Amino acid sequence: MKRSGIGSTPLSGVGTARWYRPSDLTLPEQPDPSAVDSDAEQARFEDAQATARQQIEQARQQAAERVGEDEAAVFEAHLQFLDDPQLVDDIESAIGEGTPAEHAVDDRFGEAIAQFEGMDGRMAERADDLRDIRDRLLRSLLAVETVDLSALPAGTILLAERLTPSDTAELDPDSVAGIATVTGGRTSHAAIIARSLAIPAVVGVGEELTEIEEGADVLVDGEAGTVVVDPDEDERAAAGGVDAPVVEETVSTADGVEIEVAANIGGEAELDPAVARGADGIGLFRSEFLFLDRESPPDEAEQYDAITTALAAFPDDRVVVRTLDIGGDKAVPYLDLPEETNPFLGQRGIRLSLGAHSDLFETQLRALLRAAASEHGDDLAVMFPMATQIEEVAAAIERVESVAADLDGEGVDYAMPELGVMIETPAAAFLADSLAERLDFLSIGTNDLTQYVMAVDRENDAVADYHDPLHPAVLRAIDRTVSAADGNDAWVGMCGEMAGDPDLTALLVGLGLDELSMSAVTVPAVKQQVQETATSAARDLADDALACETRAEVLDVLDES
Ligand SMILES: C=C(OP(=O)(O)O)C(=O)O
Repeated sequence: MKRSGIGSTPLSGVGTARWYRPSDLTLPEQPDPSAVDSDAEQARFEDAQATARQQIEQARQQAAERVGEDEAAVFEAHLQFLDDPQLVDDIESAIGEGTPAEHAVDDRFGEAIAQFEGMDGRMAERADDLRDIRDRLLRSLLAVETVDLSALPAGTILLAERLTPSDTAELDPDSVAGIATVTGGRTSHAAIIARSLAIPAVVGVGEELTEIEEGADVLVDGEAGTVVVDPDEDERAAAGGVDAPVVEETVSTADGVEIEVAANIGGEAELDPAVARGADGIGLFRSEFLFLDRESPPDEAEQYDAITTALAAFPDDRVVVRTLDIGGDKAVPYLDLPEETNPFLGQRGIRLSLGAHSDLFETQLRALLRAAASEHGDDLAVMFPMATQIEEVAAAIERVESVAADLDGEGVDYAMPELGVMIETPAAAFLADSLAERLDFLSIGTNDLTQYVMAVDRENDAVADYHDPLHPAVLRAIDRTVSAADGNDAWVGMCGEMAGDPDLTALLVGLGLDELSMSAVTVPAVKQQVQETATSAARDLADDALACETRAEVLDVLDES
């Protein structure tokens, strides 16, 4: 049985279906108190407490090893809440009066959570801790299995309603043979991370996916965008995957124009695959991924290590680090970002760095400027996300200069990296010439640029058809950006997912991009395309595409090329 979705990582894998259902904690209906065996419920509660205690202790140990004792301290607080005499008393009295253990836990924790939510600042954050402990107890009482995403058995095909970016970042590419999700688009961050980890993925399959049973034999074909249960030999053999020889050197077009083909990464785990696939450096280091899935932000030393590790992996190539781009679909619970109706249009990227989280921006800039003075730091470049105003970019440059002055005053070694900006909003594309005048480079983020030009949520598979960078409006925004860079002696790259589609390489070369940066998995195929492209023909192709008024016409132009 074959189901179709959106092919996201163009690789295929076969394995055993495993459902990830993180939050199915629906309570059974509450029986009459007279029908409840209070002693048995008390014993169930004590067992659940013991299990939770053991899990929290284990989480504490892991956090201490991975991120340090300070971050692990939060679990001490969890242990105290778990044994809080008032809370435990209340739960046990409710059980004694004939309330089943799960209802007693849910009710009493619910009250405590509501109390904390009504308080200010740090106290309100305690509500999250209580939710965490309540959910641990409920999972144990309801026998809801928790799946440890970082320790899945080899050959797992992970099925889920949706995955968050941090869920996906936890996956071990050596054990996960594929991912398929009910919702999600090709440029959602979970899909992007899966691609960076080279995990075959199909997203946006729809409700049909839920019919696949736990333990089924499943093929995920990320090239064709299909999920097949019990695939036969022919289906396995036909499953797609981008396949091209790895070329380590920088490649040139057939007529000698050099194009850098770099990789996008979110963290250290993606460096080796990027090197192995012959990437010419890093065109986008999504530094915000260093901030996800933890209890507090990484400090200057940890960020410095992450940046210098990336520089050392590519000692002769450029490494472009994007400053913190949180907000949108990248939630960071410990930062207490405001709840917003339209988070993609709200406090994101540079807006937060210059506003509510200027402290984090300063720490990050210190780490970056110091890394620029490190052994391989000459090729470090830094870019700002989500800019819409010249004032923002001017303010960001000022911050860089003031951090440099501070480091200077402290006698700390630093150097100035190249500075650039992401072109991912229509405002930035319209202002590209003014931006290029002030900066060393522009990097086009087509995932967001398409989202904002087309007024389409990149996460929403119901409108996924609108999210197509081949729409003439997006192509014209790209063209405008490239011309602005050329006219101002700045280099121009593209780090949105469009750059990684080998079928579009000739078009992008024709549009005049100097650099293309993508999930490492497609680097070899894009390099191959660059080598087979002649720039004169590519320019004609781009001119024809730019003359189109509809996406259908653009597709016809590409088909005919
Ligand atoms: C590269 C981009 O940034 P991100 O996908 O991380 O938002 C983009 O928007 O194209």
